[in-house]
Amino acid sequence: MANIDLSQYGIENVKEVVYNPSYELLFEEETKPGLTGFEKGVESELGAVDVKTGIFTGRSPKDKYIVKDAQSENTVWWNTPEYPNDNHPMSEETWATVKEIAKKELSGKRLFVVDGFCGANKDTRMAIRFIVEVAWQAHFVKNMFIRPTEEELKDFKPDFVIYNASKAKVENYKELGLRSETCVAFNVTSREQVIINTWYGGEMKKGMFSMMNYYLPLKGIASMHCSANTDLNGEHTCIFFGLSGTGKTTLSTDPKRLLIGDDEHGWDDNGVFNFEGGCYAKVINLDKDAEPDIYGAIKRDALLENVTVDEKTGKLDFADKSVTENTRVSYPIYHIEKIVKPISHGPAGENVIFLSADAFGVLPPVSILNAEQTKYYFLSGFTAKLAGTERGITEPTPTFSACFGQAFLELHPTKYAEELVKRMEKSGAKAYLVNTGWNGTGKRISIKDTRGIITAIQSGAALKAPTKTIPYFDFVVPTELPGVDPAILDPRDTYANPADWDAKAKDLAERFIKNFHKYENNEAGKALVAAGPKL
Ligand SMILES: Nc1ncnc2c1ncn2[C@@H]1O[C@H](COP(=O)(O)OP(=O)(O)O)[C@@H](O)[C@H]1O
Ligand SMILES: C=C(OP(=O)(O)O)C(=O)O
Ligand SMILES: [Mn+2]
Repeated sequence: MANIDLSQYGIENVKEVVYNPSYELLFEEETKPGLTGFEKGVESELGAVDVKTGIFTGRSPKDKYIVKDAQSENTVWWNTPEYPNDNHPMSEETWATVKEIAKKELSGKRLFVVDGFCGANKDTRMAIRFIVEVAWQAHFVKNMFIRPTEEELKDFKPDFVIYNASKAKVENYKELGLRSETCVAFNVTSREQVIINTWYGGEMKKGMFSMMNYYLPLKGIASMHCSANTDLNGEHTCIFFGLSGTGKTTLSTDPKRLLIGDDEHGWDDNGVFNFEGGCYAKVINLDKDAEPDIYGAIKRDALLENVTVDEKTGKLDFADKSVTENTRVSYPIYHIEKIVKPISHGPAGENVIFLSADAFGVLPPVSILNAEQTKYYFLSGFTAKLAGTERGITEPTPTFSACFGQAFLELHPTKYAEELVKRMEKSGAKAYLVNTGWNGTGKRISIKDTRGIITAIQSGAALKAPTKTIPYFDFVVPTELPGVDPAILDPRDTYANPADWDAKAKDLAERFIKNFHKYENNEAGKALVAAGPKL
């Protein structure tokens, strides 16, 4: 076992370093008597431990900062009034101060250090080191990232270091010009992340995703907020872009196919590869029969967050959203039976699906996009933010989240579109816009119908089906698909009064047009306007 000297990071008087703990040790640590508050884990009836994360049960994008220095200044896509985003600049002085807060918090403690990889491709992966003081945080990152072999640990040299000081607060935040006591800060030059005053597990995984989103496109590799799977022979890759809660994890976990990964992928000359070594599924109202694979993954070594559990009996209540709607489970990817092994990798994408949870009930459940529409709808990233994954979001809130993951983009959205389109053109991939949200019935489109649609896309049936064209958007939609209720395929049919669809469609078309103006300051952007909705 490596002897990690943390004084190299300015973390002093460390009592003990627990290095890459085993799952057995983590279980003991999380459930040991005497733990209180958010450190305490409760063993559930399914064997997985459940923890609570306090008031931070979703990400804090408003408290996300990137250090502005010579390297980042001209590369990072900064927050501006013209195009607001979550890349808030932080000065090098403030960075020094918040890093000092983290170092102080972690000094003098018994700490956990977890080394892992982000990125399944050896040439472009990042060796990452998490330094945390809470056992379940070590467990979370062990689940989520690629677990190194003993051999790989021997000469492990981190490319990126994460200091999780969730117990600390930025008390002098006003003086520092920050927004609150919470701070999630990145330094792309020193390659470090500091987390202060939030316990949400997702902050650690999405932080590294943001960094892959910075480094990879600069090397000409597509970096994507998507899940991915292949057929059982590992030959035909399908990727599913989508903002949180739109169905990436649910739909990519499919017993008829092999899972590559549920959330973050790269696409290079060799194909599509996962960044992670685990999955992070939403479990609100999780139904054993509807989602048997995700349910089955909830066993010992999986880690539940914010799920209601009876402390005496371990009984779980997946329907309870009293803590948050963003209840979660993280598990190592091998908890799912049908996965690509040993490396989470597949050939170049053939089918590219944009998942959108449309809260307005306007978008068809599936539209076949042409090449120009693909660019337009990817840059637009229209969907709804679902309750819980970001602080302050309590109901489905329509949003345009560029590339279906704006909160994680470190470069301008057009860079991600360029890299994706380059790869799609090379492999001849086709794109589809799939609405996993609402329609005129006022209810969400069923998982069963959406799964039928996905299967029809993957089998090629969607391209052979009879079609019609939907007004305002010029979406080409199939009118019948095997296993899908034909009454939902034209969204107008789901309205008691089709004129209601018309009014909502016009309103949504206007929102698209208005949103797209931010891309119209150059010729390429202007040329795409024709592919968008028209009134
Ligand atoms: N038609 C649908 N397609 C996909 N998911 C749906 C659908 N209807 C409801 N859901 C629910 O929406 C949530 C999707 O979450 P998830 O798959 O974790 O999204 P993501 O991985 O994109 O964050 C799940 O709770 C799922 O049960
Ligand atoms: C973990 C997250 O991702 P997703 O919901 O896309 O799985 C998140 O958005 O906090
Ligand atoms: Mn997911």
